[in-house]
Amino acid sequence: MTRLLTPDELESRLRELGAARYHNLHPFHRMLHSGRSSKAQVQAWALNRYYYQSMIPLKDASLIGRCEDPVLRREWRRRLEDHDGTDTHPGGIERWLKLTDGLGLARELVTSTRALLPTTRFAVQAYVHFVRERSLLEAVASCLTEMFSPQIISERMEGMLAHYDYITPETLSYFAKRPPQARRDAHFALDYVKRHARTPEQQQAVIDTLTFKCDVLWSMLDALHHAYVSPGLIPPGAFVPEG
Ligand SMILES: O=C(O)c1cc(C(=O)O)c2c(n1)C(=O)C(=O)c1cc(C(=O)O)[nH]c1-2
Repeated sequence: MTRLLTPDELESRLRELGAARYHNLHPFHRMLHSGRSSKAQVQAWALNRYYYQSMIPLKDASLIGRCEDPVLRREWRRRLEDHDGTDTHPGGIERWLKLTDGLGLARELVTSTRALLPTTRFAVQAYVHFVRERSLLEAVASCLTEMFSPQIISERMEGMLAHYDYITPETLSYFAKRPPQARRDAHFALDYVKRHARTPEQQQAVIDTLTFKCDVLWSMLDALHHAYVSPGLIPPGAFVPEG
């Protein structure tokens, strides 16, 4: 059996895992960020990622729904506002739609989710079910990919603004707001798992959770690559670019 790690050793293991498996390493992202994607590929990415964005509040609400600690509930509640917005502030989902609008995708096509790749739907639903069904520790740990997202978001904004003339700061407004929220959320979750994973089994569960979550994100990009880059096999019913 593996020994109990110190909290800092656990953090190092998580960071090593992210360095090896986070979706910044995926060839589809490398294309997207370096200006090598066609507009059709950018559209397919934004349309599919919309589903991830739209389901995040459901997984966050399910975590709140079974959490007995009011401090954790209050912390987590902010995430719902970040994505859903308030009466006076639009949330992240609304800002994601500025991206799909800017790419010329009809709102109904995006929000109906009828043109998703099947793998996008399966991967995102696997994430939602994981958070519903696993322990609270694993549910919290499943957002730890956010430790690595500020870096990829800044690479993405810089790359997309530099390389695609149809991308503007307005269409990328989702990403401008996200890094400070991600840093706050990741910091909270990392501190939580370092304090609450107190046995080797619990620490292994946290590590396995981060692996699972990296796999969710990776498989979404694999599906995009397979359908829209190579070999270019678009599943029946999925988004077909115009022209
Ligand atoms: O653009 C990205 O690469 C990226 C990655 C991730 C992530 O690592 O899960 C999230 C987001 N963005 C994001 O925008 C977001 O709202 C978000 C919420 C969560 C989560 O697991 O609760 N991850 C992510």
